[in-house]
Order: sequence, then structure tokens, then C-alpha cells
Amino acid sequence: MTDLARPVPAAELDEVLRLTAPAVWEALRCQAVFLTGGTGFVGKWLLECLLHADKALSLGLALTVLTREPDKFIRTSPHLAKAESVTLLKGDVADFEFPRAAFSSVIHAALPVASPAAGRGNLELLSETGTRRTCEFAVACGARRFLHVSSGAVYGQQLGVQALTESLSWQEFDGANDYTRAKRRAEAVVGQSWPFDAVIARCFAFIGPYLHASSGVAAAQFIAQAADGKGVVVQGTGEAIRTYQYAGDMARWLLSCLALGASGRTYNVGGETEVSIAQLAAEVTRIARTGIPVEVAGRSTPGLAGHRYVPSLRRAAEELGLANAVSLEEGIRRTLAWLTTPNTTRSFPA
Ligand SMILES: Cc1cn([C@H]2C[C@H](O)[C@@H](COP(=O)(O)OP(=O)(O)O[C@H]3O[C@H](CO)[C@@H](O)[C@H](O)[C@H]3O)O2)c(=O)[nH]c1=O
Repeated sequence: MTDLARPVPAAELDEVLRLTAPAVWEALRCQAVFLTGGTGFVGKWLLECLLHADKALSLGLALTVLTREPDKFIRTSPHLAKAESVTLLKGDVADFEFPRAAFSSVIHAALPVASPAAGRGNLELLSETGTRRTCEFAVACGARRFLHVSSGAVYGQQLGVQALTESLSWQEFDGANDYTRAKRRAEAVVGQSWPFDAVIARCFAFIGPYLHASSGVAAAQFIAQAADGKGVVVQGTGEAIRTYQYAGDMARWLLSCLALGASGRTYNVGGETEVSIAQLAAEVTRIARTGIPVEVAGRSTPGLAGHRYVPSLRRAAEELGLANAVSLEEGIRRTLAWLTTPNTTRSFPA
């Protein structure tokens, strides 16, 4: 997959650098950061932004990325994997050998990977095991800060709730799907008593470079179809409601959570503009100018997050001063540009 190697345009990384509170970069100065999930969508964006800031601000960062397939990461993302301040550590999050180095921060962004043959409950177990292993490593390496990249999926179905707030609770046996249960289990591990500052970021839905159609999520598929000049096909009825945050905003928010989040606190990370899946398909089609009408297949495709998946962003705004800078329209434009213009260097309005 050659497109994996296409970096994020420098102008976007400059934008993240400019919009991030200086206190975030100062908190990260001279840090040794250990990252699980560094080769996924979230992890690659964090690496891009950290490497860019490291260079621009001479932060003196040392970034260690745990990966099951270092060779593949080197092959597909050499600009990240071979960066001077990046070290790759081969291993699985469930049982990796602890390196003997000290780290100041740990970011746990790894998703549990369960084979399709794995039985029910396996994803939960993997999620818990990997998170516990990462927390134990954070203790062993003396980390002071721990960012757990969780998901808004933990809320499950909250009927009648307009915007999901961090203080909402859920019943353990509420019929939630495997993914939701796995993410809840991971949060429960992070919530135990550890000797580091743990901050939980609950990530919602995103668009942007590195989100590939193969991820299976609707937005990535729609944008990829349009980028290929094809008509957008909505598999479901298109009635589900989502908000989408642009990846650069996501990375900026996550780094702010890591550096400035209160210990033991949870923050939603997501977009604010509500769209139905059908509206999203129409918007992608309009912006890409394919001229091909959206097809709504109306098949049963429940998605991972249920009908309404809208975060309250008040806590992130009030406590961390965070706001989204990239609109849904601009985010779609940038994602299309990334897919269709290799190594694009175009700049964006401030
Ligand atoms: C793939 C696909 C989905 N859909 C529908 C099903 C759902 O009602 C809605 C959204 O589905 P998806 O985008 O697949 O998944 P969704 O439930 O939003 O998953 C969200 O929540 C997940 C759990 O937090 C996150 O991991 C995802 O990043 C995030 O997008 O769109 C379509 O109409 N057409 C499609 O082709």
C-alpha cells in the first residue's frame, strides 16, 4: 500500500504547531515518550505532530514506538519510522518485553486485535491485558504521565441523551457490543490506583489523512469513493447521526490532554457539527464534484456506535481551552486532497 507512506502536508503540521498552547510543548520538552498503537491512525498523527514540533522548537524528544511489525512500518512510513528521534520496539502490547530505559510519558493508543475466529469476550480480554501490561510498564519505566486513548463507544446506547458528557455512567450488562465492552474494560484498568497521572481521552469519529477505506468506517469509505471519481454509496439508511473531528485537531487535543489534562480526568475528543450519514455522503459528493448522485442502499449496517454519537465538548473547552479549528467541509477537502495529490504541499487558510 504505497499511499500509507504519504506524509501529512507540512502546512497542516505548522497549523497544529501554531494552534497548540505553548504550555503543551513546554511540558513535553526533553521528554522520552513511549507509544503503543503508533502505527495506527491516531498514533501516526501523534508522531507526525510530535516530530514536527520537535524539529521546529528543538524539543529534544525521544519517541519509542511499540510495534508488532517494525519492518512493515519502516517500509510504509519511512518518514516516521526512520526519523532520528524515533526508536522502534518490536512486540505485542499484550506481552512486550519491557525495555530498560526510563520514560517520562506513556501514550496507550493500541487497539486490541482479535482474529475473526476469536470467540466472544476475547476482544475484552485482549483489551484488558494490553492496557494492564502498558500500565505496568509505565510504572516500571518511571513515567509520570499516562494518556489512555479510549473511545466514545464506552458510553454505549444512552437513549434520549443529546450530547454524551464525560460524567454519564453505564450498566455493565446493558447489551453493549464487543468493542464497547473492550474499551470499558481498558478504562477500568487505567482507573485503578497507579503511581502516575492518568488521563483518559474518549475519541469519537474522525476524518483526515491516514484514515483509510480499509478501516471500514463510513466517512473514510465515502471520501475514498469520491476521490476515485466514483459515486458515494451509503450502505445503511443514512439516518445515523455523527460529528467528525479533523485529524489535526484530534492530535492537538490529544497532546493537550497528555500535557495538561488533570490526573484521573476524562475528556471527550471529537467534532461538533452534527450530520446524518446521508448528509455526510452528500457533502463529500458536493465537495469532490463527482456529479454522481449518492446511492442509499438501505441495508442493515449498525456501525459500532449506534444511532446517535455526539460528544459534549464543554469539558475540553472549559478545562483545556480546546476548540476545533477545521470545519467539516475543510476537513473533507483536505482528506480528498491528501488522497488525490501525493505529497501535497498546498497551504491552508489560518
Ligand atoms: C461503513 C458504512 C456505515 N454506514 C452507517 C452505519 C452507521 O449507522 C454509520 C456509521 O458507521 P461507521 O462509520 O462504520 O462506524 P461508527 O459507528 O461511526 O464508528 C464510530 O465509532 C467507533 C467506536 O468509537 C470508532 O471506532 C469509529 O472511528 C467511529 O467512526 O453509518 C453506512 O451507511 N454506510 C457505510 O458504508
